[in-house]
Amino acid sequence: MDSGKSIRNLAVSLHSLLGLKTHLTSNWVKSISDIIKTLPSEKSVDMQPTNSDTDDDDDGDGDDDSVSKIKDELTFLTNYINQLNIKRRQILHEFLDLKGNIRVFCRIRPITGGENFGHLRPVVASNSNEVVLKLMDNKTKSYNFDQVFHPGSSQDQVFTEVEPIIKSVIDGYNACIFAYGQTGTGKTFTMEGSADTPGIVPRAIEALFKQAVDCNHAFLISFSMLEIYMGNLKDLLVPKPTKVTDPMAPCLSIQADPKGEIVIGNLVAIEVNDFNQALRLYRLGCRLRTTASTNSNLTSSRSHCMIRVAITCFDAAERRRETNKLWLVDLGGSERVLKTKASGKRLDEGKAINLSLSALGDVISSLQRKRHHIPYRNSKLTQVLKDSLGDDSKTIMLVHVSPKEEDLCETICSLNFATRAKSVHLGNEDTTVSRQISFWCIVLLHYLL
Ligand SMILES: Nc1ncnc2c1ncn2[C@@H]1O[C@H](COP(=O)(O)OP(=O)(O)OP(=O)(O)O)[C@@H](O)[C@H]1O
Repeated sequence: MDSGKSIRNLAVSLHSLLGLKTHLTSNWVKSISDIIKTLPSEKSVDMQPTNSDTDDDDDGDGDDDSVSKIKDELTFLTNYINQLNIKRRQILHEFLDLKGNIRVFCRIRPITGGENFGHLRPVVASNSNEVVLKLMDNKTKSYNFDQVFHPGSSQDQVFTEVEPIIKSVIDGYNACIFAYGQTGTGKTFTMEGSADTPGIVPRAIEALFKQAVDCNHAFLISFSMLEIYMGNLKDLLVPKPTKVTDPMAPCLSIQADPKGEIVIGNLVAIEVNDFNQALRLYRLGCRLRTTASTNSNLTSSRSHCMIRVAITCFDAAERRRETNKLWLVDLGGSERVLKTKASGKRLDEGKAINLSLSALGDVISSLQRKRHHIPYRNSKLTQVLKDSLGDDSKTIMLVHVSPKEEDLCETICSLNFATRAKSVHLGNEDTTVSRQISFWCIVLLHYLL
């Protein structure tokens, strides 16, 4: 057989496959590179005798072996590419679904130990998109969301629905995932989780690192964590001073850079090389969060906790930005001050949380109505999230509700808030960028299907 020609052709095939490398793993590329390294150079191939008269039988067998090895590898790679294409198609579908929209999920907290079942008229999730509230006189009220997680839903199920947004982050979009809801309804459980059942934050960071490796570009990832407590920003990676002589942490400030990207002055951003480094920082930050016991929750978060993962990539022209960010936000719980009977500091904290949540509602409502003026400036929360809530960003809101009848008023408020958010259309269809995206989506679909 003409082994020289075969080897040359294989090398060409391998090189052309490398042209598709954008979505291939680094292992894939490494194995390709290793194969190519083992190929004889074109010159040496040309010089090899091609007829069977050669008296060096060992060399011939060696070539045959390496050709069949490469063929096997090619078959494997072709199958692998096919699998990737299926995945890519799925992602594309989700991308189109996500494009220009805020997605709203609802999670219903399960009844936890010690709660009275007796006179419950529970909130019911009738299917995966609808929440039905049972009201007086056999009346019901239903709400539709992109996804509804009933009380038995696992952290895994929640994350599976959230995960596609991580791909958008790798593609260069700013993204924001936030947990909203009445105090004690499970926001921290969803975002942080526990050691056995990790929540969205650890899972999202892990997925981000994995996808960054898989997409075969060099990324620089940095981690920051802050809380907004009583209207002030506090860096959660800077320990509180314990002695009077300890230096005070510098104040954090919110500015916009010339491109309109939000910059938080003095916020510590630590470069992390792997998931475990990021997780250690996250745990450190969680310990510094302001929590307190309230009538509704033994460890109530008294602030908005915000995790920012910034991703920079210098060598990927197809990304939308060089640096973009993923915000993971555990909002403070909305509460009816009369009901919680909070007083003193707890009352002030509750009021500050309610004020900023209402500012968030106003921003969302203005986005929904496509107003020219969006009142981002009315709270620190909306100022910080300004470039991750508007056009050209991806948002997931997880609204949390209680299953208890006594919380029905708060549940209705939360579901109304979430319903308003659901109809926000964040994309501006007329922008050139949007048109280009649509064009490339069509081209890609054509290519993939
Ligand atoms: N899906 C769930 N499965 C099991 N336990 C849950 C779930 N959701 C919430 N819980 C439990 O309910 C309690 C209150 O939850 P959590 O502290 O997460 O509420 P929260 O909304 O963050 O409250 P706050 O706004 O006051 O901080 C916790 O003990 C938590 O473990």
